[in-house]
Amino acid sequence: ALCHSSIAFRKFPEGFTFGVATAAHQIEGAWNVSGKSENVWDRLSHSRPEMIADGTNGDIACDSYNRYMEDVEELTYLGVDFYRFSLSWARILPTGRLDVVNPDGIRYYNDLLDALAENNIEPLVTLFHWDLPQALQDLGGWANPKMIHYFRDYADLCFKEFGTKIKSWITFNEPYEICEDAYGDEKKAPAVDSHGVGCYLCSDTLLKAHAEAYHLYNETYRPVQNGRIMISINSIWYEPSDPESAEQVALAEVANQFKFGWFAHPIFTSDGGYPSVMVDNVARQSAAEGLLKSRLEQFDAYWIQRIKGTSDFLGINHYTTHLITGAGVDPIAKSPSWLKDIGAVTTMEVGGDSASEWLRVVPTGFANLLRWCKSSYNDPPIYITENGFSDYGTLLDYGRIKYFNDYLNEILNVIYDDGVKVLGYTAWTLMDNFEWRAGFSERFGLYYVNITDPARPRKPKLSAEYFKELCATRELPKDPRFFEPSFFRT
Ligand SMILES: O=S(=O)(O)CCCN1CCN(CCO[C@@H]2O[C@H](CO)[C@@H](O)[C@H](O)[C@H]2O)CC1
Repeated sequence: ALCHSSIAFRKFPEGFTFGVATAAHQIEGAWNVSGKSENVWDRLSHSRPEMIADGTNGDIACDSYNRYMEDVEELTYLGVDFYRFSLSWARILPTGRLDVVNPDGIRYYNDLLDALAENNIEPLVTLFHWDLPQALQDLGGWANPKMIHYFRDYADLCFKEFGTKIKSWITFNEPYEICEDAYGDEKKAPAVDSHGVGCYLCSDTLLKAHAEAYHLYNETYRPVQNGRIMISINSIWYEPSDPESAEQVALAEVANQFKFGWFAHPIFTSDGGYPSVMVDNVARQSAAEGLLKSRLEQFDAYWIQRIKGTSDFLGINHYTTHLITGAGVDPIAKSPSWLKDIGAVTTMEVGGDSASEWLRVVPTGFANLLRWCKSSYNDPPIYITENGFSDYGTLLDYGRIKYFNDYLNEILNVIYDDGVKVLGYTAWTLMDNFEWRAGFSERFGLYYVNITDPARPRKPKLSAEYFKELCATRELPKDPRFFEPSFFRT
């Protein structure tokens, strides 16, 4: 018991698994090759190149469509238990609908899955990681309830085609980023920016689509394939800037319900449905805007029941913590908007730096988020399906190693001190890749990718060696070579 309690010797529990993650549009390239159709990120980066910080795009990215064997070699070198990647809907179903199946798409993913199996690496596959076929966006995308059927059909095809090789599925990566950033703002493709309205149309459709895919798997495929299916929800964790302020403590809870509870409450609570504070705030705000109907209505009894319990695990993506400074309308909030509906002012002035403005280094926020999830969602089994750090591409990435070390240490704390059931950890990301609107200007990889070389060579950073040792020993590496020599430290 003693060795468990002293942090220096804590091991990750037996059965705890380690992996790394990527996503199709960020690594594959081959954007218009062998039958793949255009997706919303192809369209945005080609039609509005100024929307991408460095003018890059996903046309080639890491060229993993052609170089996936190099990726598998790196995964084998790291010694990961699993590899999380996503399927490109537009590569498999070019029209988005279940009419034309692209055989090359099926072939590509079967080749990748076979290479992973040969190297004893478990696939953890995300069905949707933001790269919607443009043909479906032309029909309204996630604001169109017909997407419930289109997504279910897409999931059905994937379960049927790949379900003997894939035993762990994730339906959606980060519903908040899909609905608020892409339909309530223009931070993500398709940049519809229907602020305060489109975001909620999207969440209605997305949660229903998720539930239908879950029930399909649970009833039709799980009995035969015996796999697991879940959803990955992202949390920017909100904390009061003054923990003594009762108002800020209350507003932080509201913000966490709007950010994480928006999608977690309908699935992981016994009541189900959107968090009541969300429904109430948007109703009050809508009335103040003179609307006859609220912009966000609670699901009816059928859908509350249909969506509840539709995930075998709670998948959490977490990078950072922001602070609540008080009540009111955030100066950057559009009107109407999700942010204005919260009624709180936030700041990012907290913790350590990264290369991403939104990513502040606040390890203790991770522990607070995990304890909050334990108490808010009936002590669910949890996988961390993303966690990572951005810099500008240095090979001696001491900042990334320190981030991993401190955030992993918080996982050990909540496992041993609070009994949080964290079952696995996924580092974002295997290699530098297309970081959405930041392009390649912000880099998250364990491997460096030289995008000026057509061969897209990968080179291990120091953090790759750190992660390799973590996977081998299942405890936090102690070797001083991983930590910045003190004379560097400012
Ligand atoms: O306001 S801006 O538009 O100027 C910048 C906002 C950028 N967002 C912030 C939130 N982040 C959530 C985590 O996003 C995840 O983490 C990784 C790193 O971002 C991504 O590469 C993964 O694809 C994604 O799953 C996604 C990127």
